[in-house]
Amino acid sequence: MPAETAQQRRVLIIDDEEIVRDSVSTYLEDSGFVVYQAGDGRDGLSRFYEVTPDVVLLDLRMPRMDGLEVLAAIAGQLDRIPVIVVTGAGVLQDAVAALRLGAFDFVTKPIVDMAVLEHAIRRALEHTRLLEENRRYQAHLEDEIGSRTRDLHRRTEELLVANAELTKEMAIREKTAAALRQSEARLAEIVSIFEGFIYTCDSDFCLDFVNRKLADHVGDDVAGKRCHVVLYGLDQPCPWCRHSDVFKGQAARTEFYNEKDGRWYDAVQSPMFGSEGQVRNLQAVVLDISDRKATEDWLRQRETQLSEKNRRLKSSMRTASRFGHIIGKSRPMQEVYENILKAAESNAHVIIYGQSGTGKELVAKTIHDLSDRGSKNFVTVHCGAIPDSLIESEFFGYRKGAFSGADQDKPGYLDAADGGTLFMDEVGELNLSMQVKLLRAIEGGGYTPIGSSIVKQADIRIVAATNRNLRQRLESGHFRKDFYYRIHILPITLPALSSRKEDIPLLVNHFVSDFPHGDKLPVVPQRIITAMQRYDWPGNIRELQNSVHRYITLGEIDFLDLPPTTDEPPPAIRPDPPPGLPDRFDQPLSQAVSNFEKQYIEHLLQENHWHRSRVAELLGIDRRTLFRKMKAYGL
Ligand SMILES: Nc1ncnc2c1ncn2[C@@H]1O[C@H](COP(=O)(O)OP(=O)(O)OP(=O)(O)O)[C@@H](O)[C@H]1O
Repeated sequence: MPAETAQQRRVLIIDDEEIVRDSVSTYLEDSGFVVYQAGDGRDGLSRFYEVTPDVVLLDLRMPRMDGLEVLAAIAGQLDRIPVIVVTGAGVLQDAVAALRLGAFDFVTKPIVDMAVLEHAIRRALEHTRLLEENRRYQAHLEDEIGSRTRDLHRRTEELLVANAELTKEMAIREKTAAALRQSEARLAEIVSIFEGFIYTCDSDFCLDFVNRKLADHVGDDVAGKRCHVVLYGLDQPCPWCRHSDVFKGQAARTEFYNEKDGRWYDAVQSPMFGSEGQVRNLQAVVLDISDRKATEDWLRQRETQLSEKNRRLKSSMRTASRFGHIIGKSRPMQEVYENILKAAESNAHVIIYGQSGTGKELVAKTIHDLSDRGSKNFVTVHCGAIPDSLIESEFFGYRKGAFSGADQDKPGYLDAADGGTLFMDEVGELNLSMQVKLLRAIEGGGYTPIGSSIVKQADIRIVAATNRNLRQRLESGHFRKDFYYRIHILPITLPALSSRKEDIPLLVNHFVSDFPHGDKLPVVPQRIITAMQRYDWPGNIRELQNSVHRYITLGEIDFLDLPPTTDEPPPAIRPDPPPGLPDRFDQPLSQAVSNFEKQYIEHLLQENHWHRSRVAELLGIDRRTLFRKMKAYGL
């Protein structure tokens, strides 16, 4: 294989004439070519694939495989490896056939002028170079076009996406703008048909907008004029105007009377903010509320009239000598009646002070009956009679299973008194922990039945009563200050019977006529009444009531100091204790024991001027037990 350099061109000569091959080879090698040879078509073909020449000189007439066959075999390579057919001058049609098959050129044998051949070779090489260059350029061009086309596609894609986004956004904007236009139109319509006045003004009170209604009122030409001048005929800003608050960013509402037209208005002034959050303008919406005001005035007057009427009605229960079931015409009782009326009209808690038997419960019930709560429950609690261990369950109730024996839910006093009145007799006896819980309940914090986790609420009015000095209980720490001040809102003090003895005849008559068939009984003699008026009645009206009942049933009274009389037989006076045995032996033992117990307790109470602590001590029982028994026996 000949040695070659990178710049050297390679020529393959396929020719069966050795002499031609050698002479051409010699010439071409001298001209700088590298030459390869093959003696027939078949060898030539294999050399072709072996050396991949730059140009082929191909004889057409050769043994084994002629030049046309070789051309046909390498037809696919002819655009890169040009073939110059070397043929005899007599077979030019072969040369034409070879050119048709893709040969680049032909030279005729014998080759007379090697320079012609070299020229043909160099032309072929130049042609191939140009072709190659062209191919490369084309490839580069295609690459370029491809990349630009891809670029273009990408940008087109991007544009399409951007376009779609834009279209979407435009559609949204269009929709928003349409909605805005619609709501603006609606707002404008509302503003135009709004019955009140709407205007806006700047920080110098200069108007820049008024609605139709206001324009009809003050004229169209108001822009730049001061609102207080145009609207209200004032030189100075209106006294009710909250202009400075509004320009600090706060809305304000005011009702005012306009002297100019003699009407009442309700004005809502609010700030209108600029794009940077600063208050730009004041907007005022002003409604004529004169009709509403007139109605309110009418209602207020009517309420006053009604409450006056109500008061008169309630007072009509009151005669010179009684107030409902309460008997008495004395001065102190007149004051009590006034206080009862006041308490009935209010919803505040009440505390009634008075000695035992002065009628505290009766007064409490009267207040309840006359109050708005009259149709609801009046629940009486004798605070002194409830053992501490039961007090919470009694007040708040309990759930089934809360403790042994709680076999069903039980409501407490608060449940029963919801909407009505809770009368707390002997409130001074209430323990401190219960005071706290009750205070919470009446202040809206609710209460929880034992065994439950649900906090309940009850709307309760407390009317408390006591015959003890609550201030002393406060100082000794037995009564909580907060609870005291909560219930000590409307205090009522009931006079002792000894301080209103002029009421005794009325009371006696009342108790007689209240007795079964009392209207058929003879009038109580004056001397007994006089005697009764001399007595001090430490047990107060309860004691008087019991004495009258005993007088009616037994024909005797049981207090000392009865003056002698001539015109009437004196009633049997029985200062002695009751006999040890009853005068009847026809009743069951339990009844007889009860009767005895009642008489025994009553006697001790009378003897000790109804001092219950002392009586409890004498009986060897605690105060609570005594209270319970007195209640049970109606003492
Ligand atoms: N002014 C009165 N008119 C008619 N009855 C009265 C009057 N005051 C009291 N009573 C009667 O006297 C009895 C005792 O009254 P009440 O129970 O209201 O007294 P109290 O002050 O609550 O007694 P205590 O402090 O012992 O509970 C009741 O039967 C009551 O009806």
